[in-house]
Amino acid sequence: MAVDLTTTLSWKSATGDASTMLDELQPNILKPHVRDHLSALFLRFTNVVEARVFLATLAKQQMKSAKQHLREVDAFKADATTGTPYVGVGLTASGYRFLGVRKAPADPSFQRGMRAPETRRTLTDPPRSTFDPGYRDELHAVVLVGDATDSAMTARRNEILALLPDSATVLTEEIGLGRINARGESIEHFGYVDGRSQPLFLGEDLDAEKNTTDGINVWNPGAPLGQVLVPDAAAPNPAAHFGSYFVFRKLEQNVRRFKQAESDLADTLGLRGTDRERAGAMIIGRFEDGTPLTTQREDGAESPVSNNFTYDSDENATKCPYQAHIRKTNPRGSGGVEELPQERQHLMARRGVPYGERADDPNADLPPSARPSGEVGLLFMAFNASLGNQFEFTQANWANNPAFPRVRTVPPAPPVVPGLDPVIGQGTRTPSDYVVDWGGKAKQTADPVPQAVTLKGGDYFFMPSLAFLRALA
Ligand code: HEM
Ligand SMILES: [Mn+2]
Repeated sequence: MAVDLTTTLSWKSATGDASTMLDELQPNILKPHVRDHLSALFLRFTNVVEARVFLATLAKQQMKSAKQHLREVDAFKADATTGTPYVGVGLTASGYRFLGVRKAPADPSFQRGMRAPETRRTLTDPPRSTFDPGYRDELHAVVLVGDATDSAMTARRNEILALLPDSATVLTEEIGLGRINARGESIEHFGYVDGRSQPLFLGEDLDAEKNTTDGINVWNPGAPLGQVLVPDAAAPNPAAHFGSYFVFRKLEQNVRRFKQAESDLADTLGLRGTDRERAGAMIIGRFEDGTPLTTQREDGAESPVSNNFTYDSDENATKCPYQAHIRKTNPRGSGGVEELPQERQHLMARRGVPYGERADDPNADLPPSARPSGEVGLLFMAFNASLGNQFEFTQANWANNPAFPRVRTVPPAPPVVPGLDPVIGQGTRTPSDYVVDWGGKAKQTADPVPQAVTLKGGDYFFMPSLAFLRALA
């Protein structure tokens, strides 16, 4: 039976093509793989035969399937048996051309690539000349190696480097390093819980969300397989062999500038005492501990933090501003432009991990001057079925678009222009409105939050099926 892409999949009872799909799919797509220690190796080949042998050997000797990953997660839950490292492989469009593969993935954004002038214009990206040196030349492939410990990750990384032929060059390597807060939840460098809200593709994960967290009756995170999987046209059997488009963006975070902006916004609004924490929450849409601002005036939500919310009871943004990062990037039905089913299709599977080390505790009460101003950030990674309708749409039509969400006003009331996403918006920033008291009426206009996230490199990849990789040599 054909893989049903229109709904979620219960992997334990999968049969036929769906079962084959899981045997031949790379891990970390349908469900996040632990990657608190990550190496991302960016490669350029010069010898077609050696490149093909290298990729096929990786698939045969170093890579596990999505199904094996899911089994390992169960074994870990049952008796703490540790799993094996994640090894993922992606190819750029120029990588496909170099390898001489016919029927390369057809997504037009993928074919153009992240470095094309048209893509740069769409995303308002900075020029490539400002990127880290390793990203200025054309890339062919990425190899991701991830695990829970540095030793396991590094050992596997070294095995893979030993397989690399001399005809291939590592143009650059990024090292991801997961961080956690006092409650053990993953955070990014500004100090906020990250990775909580995700589309869920597996029936088992949706059941767990329903039965063991705050539920799914208000916001249902379930998403159809077709939102992340695409048939691997170049594989032996595209009906059962699938892959996914992978976005990689190295986003440097100027933590000092961001923390200063939080403090300046609190001053502008006259926030005092613990209520000053609400300034940052109005930028992100959640407090540092993950508490959604639309549901609570202060932090302190349970762990795992809630995700079962929408903005339905916050139509006028008197709790969470329209421009808050999570409201811009997932309006949960309140975007005002599309119906919910269409609006939901823009969501992608985020798989990022922070990078860079620092001495200060991101959640400590310290002056901005004690914060790093560079060298730390987020290795933003996400899986998509359509780059144009997911990653690019989110960045361009939502985050960079000052008029999103579309807010209906009745004349003579002036039009509402929410402004750019204060975290990731690229483009000219204009002032935004913020409510002074949580749930109150009075709003105040504040200077734009300065841009504290800068793109330093990245590319679009396709992560093909294992069957495709094995067949390369
Ligand atoms: C350094 C850059 C970034 C930082 C610091 C950041 C931070 C965060 C935080 C703290 C959350 C809340 C945690 C959660 O709900 O899971 C979040 C959620 C999210 N972010 Fe980002 N993010 C960054 C880049 C991006 C980019 C580049 C995109 C897409 C273009 C993006 C899209 C999203 C989405 C879709 C959500 C989930 C919103 C929801 O479902 O409610 N983020 N981000
Ligand atoms: Mn704080």
